[in-house]
Amino acid sequence: GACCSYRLRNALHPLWQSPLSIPGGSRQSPINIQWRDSVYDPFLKPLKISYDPTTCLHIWNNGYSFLVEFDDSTDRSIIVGGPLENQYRLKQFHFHWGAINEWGSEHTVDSKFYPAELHLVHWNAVVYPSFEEAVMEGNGLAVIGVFLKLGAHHEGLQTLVDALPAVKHKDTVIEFDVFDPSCLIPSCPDYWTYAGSLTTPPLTESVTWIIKKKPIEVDENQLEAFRMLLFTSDGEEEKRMVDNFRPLQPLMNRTVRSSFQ
Ligand SMILES: Cc1ccnc(S(N)(=O)=O)n1
Ligand SMILES: [Zn+2]
Repeated sequence: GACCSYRLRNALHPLWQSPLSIPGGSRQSPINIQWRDSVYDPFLKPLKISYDPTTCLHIWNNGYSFLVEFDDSTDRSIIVGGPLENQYRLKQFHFHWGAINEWGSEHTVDSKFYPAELHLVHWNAVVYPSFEEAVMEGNGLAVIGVFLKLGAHHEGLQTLVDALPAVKHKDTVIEFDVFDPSCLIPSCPDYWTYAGSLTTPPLTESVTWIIKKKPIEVDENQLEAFRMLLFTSDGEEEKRMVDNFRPLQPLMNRTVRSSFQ
């Protein structure tokens, strides 16, 4: 019944040391996107992406994933349009992946997992004075999700992969001063969008998710490079950084809209 599923969902998950879902949460992420249940919305605009590659700052291992962070003190790297009422500033991007190619993404499409998923995190600097405040507001964040599938070598990703050995351990950082993350976003304009949450703490229900329909292709060596990262700090017993994805959350009273028919 509902009560036991609630208890089940609220079990402590080792990786996140926090409830699997926010008690009373009604818009948690990730979710399964059932293609045939998504509703085409003709009023959805194309998503406009304009990133300035020189806003790139560094790559670091935060003990959950590796993040590439950007200078978000101006509007030089922004997205606008799509389901968004305002423009949103790029703050960072990171990935989630599995120990093997059978799983790793956070969202699923018709219950299919991809081996990895990219998240580009943006915040509403038009309405809120800081990222930290935007994180607490229903329209504070916009995250673009891009699925990674096993296939051809990805040239743009390789520049990132080449830097990963330098951030093998938790809390290590390397300067990374020019990178244009739009090379990681498929040119196909089609996306799904729904109201959700962050998938790692603080799990706040502040994210407009924009999930690209088309995956990007990466090769086995590139996925393996993600898996050689560690959750642990230098000197601790090594724990490989794999399976850093949150379990699926209930759709509750939400509709996933599509920008395509
Ligand atoms: C910035 C941030 C924090 C936590 N979780 C996420 S995520 N995985 O929902 O994109 N992003
Ligand atoms: Zn994420």
